[in-house]
Amino acid sequence: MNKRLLHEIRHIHIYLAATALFAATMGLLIIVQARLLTRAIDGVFLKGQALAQVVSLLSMLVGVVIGRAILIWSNSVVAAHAATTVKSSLRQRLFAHIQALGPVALSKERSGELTTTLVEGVEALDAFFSQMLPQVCATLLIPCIIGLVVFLTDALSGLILLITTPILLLFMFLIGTLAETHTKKQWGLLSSMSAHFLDVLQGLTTLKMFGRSHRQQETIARISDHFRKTTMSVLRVAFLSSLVLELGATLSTALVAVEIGLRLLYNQIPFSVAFFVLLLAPDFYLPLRTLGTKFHASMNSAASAKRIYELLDTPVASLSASEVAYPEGQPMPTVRFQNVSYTYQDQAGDERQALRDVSLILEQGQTIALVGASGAGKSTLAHLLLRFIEPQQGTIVVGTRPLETIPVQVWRRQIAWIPQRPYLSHGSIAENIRIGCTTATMEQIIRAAQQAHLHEFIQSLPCSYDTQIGERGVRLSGGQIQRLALARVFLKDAPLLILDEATAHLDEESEQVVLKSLQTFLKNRTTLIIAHRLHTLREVDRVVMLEEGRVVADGPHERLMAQSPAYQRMASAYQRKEAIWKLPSGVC
Ligand SMILES: Nc1ncnc2c1ncn2[C@@H]1O[C@H](COP(=O)(O)OP(=O)(O)OP(=O)(O)O)[C@@H](O)[C@H]1O
Repeated sequence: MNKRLLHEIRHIHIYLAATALFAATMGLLIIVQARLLTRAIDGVFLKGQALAQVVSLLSMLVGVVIGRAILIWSNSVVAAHAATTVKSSLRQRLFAHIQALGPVALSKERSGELTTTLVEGVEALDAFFSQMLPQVCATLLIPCIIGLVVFLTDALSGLILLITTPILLLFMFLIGTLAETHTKKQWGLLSSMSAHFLDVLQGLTTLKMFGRSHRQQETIARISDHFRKTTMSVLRVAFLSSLVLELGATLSTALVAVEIGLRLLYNQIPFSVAFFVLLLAPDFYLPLRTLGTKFHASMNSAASAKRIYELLDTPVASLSASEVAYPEGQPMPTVRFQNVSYTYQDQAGDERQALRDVSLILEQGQTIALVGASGAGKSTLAHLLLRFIEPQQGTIVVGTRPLETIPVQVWRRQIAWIPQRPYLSHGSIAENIRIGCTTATMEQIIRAAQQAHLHEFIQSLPCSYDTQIGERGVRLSGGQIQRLALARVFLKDAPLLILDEATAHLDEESEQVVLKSLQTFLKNRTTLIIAHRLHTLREVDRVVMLEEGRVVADGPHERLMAQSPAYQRMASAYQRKEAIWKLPSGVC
């Protein structure tokens, strides 16, 4: 069992203490029940007592049975509470850790596998905390209490119980080790199957277009079959374990019965003692047998716990920050990249240098376009500014202060970012715009939507700003999503903007109107635009061109066109690309 999982007990020690108390009481009630039954049967059959003489014993017996039922119910309620407490604490920690890791660190993970860990993985821990742990308590306490009483009543029978228990425990350990290997394999396959399903769902359009959906069906069928075989082997081990434990417990009980029977035959033991011990022997082995069943039920917990703690142990890039406050609500000072380098390490451990010795200046209030071929390092540079990653060499200086000395949350409040694919959350349009500023009033939201030229469209919707977006709500076009992301930026009112060609999905007419609002908004703000089109380059103050992670050109568009052959090549490539895109409308 995962040791880290046992550390979670610190969150539920009160529940665990209650479980232990219930188990001890249960042990005592079992003894009282056996004693009462022995006395009643001994009285009626051997001493010839009438029913009226044992009625008080029988009513006490009913009381004990009711008491045991109440204990079982209370135990399951407490166990369910304990499991819910641990699961919710783990979920919160996992979510906080994933947020701290950020998008770059998580890009190595498969989203489907991550979702399985977060949802089913945490849920799988339920069996450990609500079944296995209470059963461990019961197994530690009930056999000890019963064993002690049996030993004190009849030493020989007590000795048999003492000798047979370690043998049963040894069997359990051996089968448990075998089961663990199979269950880990099964869990790994389940996660990879989920990841594969999600990949297929996300890429369904592409797969259909290229006629590859059949191949995916075959792959899924192969993984499912593998999963079926592994599940069967897990079940085989579970059945084997039950068989061995049941057989072991039955043989041990039979051993006690034979030994007692023989001694009864030769009058070496009184009936009341023999019957009392015989009644207790099955109850002595019962917790051990149940532990075997619960152990298998909670095997998934161990497998999922391994993955959960792996995720929690993924180191978060240290974001050191001084206690010196950063002045908010001011224009962005000049930002300088000084000899910054960054190298990614993929899952196979291979290194990919994305930025090499980059030095560039984002002057206060300037609009700078960042250009370069795919893979040149543009997004990496934006991620460094957003502090999803930290420079491995060199520094970024804001005014006179190194960026790493500014608290990360404070710094991110200074930046508005529009990525290539803006995020839409489930909720209303108003809630989605409010992501830009959680305290914004409805008037501010409407003003931001007007600036982004989205207000008329929103008003045409059945529930206006309360219209739901997403699976059960309205679906937005690429251009409308970009305008919504722009509305968030207008609302956030940050002094530094990073736009990944924010108007790329708009038609020419809407683009012109949005650009007008944007131009007024960009005044006195520092803006970095990852540009994909030529006319953007003509309108910005400066263009910085990256090639294989190096700055190869930096200056106004006209100057670079005159002086930099690399930039000229790239500009004509952009021109050709735009001409091809415009072709259909020209043809019409
Ligand atoms: N998470 C990552 N793990 C490993 N390598 C990465 C990762 N992200 C980017 N890279 C690599 O770093 C290099 C720079 O990537 P980056 O995304 O910064 O380029 P880009 O200029 O933004 O490209 P594009 O225009 O296609 O988005 C590329 O070689 C890319 O393969």
